[in-house]
Amino acid sequence: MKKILIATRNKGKVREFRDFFLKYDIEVESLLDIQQDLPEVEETGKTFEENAAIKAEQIAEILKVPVLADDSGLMVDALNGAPGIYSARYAGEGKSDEDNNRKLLKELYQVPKGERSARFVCVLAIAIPGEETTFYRGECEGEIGTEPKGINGFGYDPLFIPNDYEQTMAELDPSEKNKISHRSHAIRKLESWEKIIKG
Ligand SMILES: O=c1nc[nH]c2c1ncn2[C@H]1C[C@H](O)[C@@H](COP(=O)(O)OP(=O)(O)OP(=O)(O)O)O1
Ligand SMILES: [Mg+2]
Repeated sequence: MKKILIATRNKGKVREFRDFFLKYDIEVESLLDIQQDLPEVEETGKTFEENAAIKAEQIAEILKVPVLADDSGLMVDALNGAPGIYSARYAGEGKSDEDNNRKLLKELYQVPKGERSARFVCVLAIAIPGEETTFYRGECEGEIGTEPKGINGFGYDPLFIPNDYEQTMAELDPSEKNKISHRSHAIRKLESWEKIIKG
């Protein structure tokens, strides 16, 4: 079976990549499947692109294979784009998705409905040893609800209501999320590309 390596330890992302590549009979491997000791990659970049490149290039260099990485996050207009690239560590290093959601609700406590617009952003980087890294960006517009709802997905999904929907991302069927999400928009930009598929 053909394979693709995704430089992530996020199980929610892995599930969504698996769903997408399944229809092409391509197996998705992540850092969670690699036995070899790999360094914890530090996301020191100032943009989604920089962080996606850091994640993809470090692993490609160590394993000498093509690698895909995903750097993503939530940008809230009333917070001038925060948490943005800091989405995963918004409530602090090592805190949970629930902690991050609680912090976001607290920050938006005084912001009324209609002024809670936000977008999810996903930047994919493809690093191939000896080649220049390439980038694909996808976005999904919506607004932040006033309480967490739903159990599907991960991260900020229980608080994010996509435009034209009444439910949060976490209330939508995963197949529905995968039609409209920032990640799916970015992935679709690489449908024509096959160089990083092994086998
Ligand atoms: O579809 C999504 N639905 C809800 N939340 C999401 C989504 N996509 C990204 N997010 C949030 C989760 C995390 O707070 C941050 C990603 O941070 P980001 O560094 O890219 O990922 P991560 O640290 O979880 O895993 P890794 O770096 O190993 O890929 O944005
Ligand atoms: Mg990360």
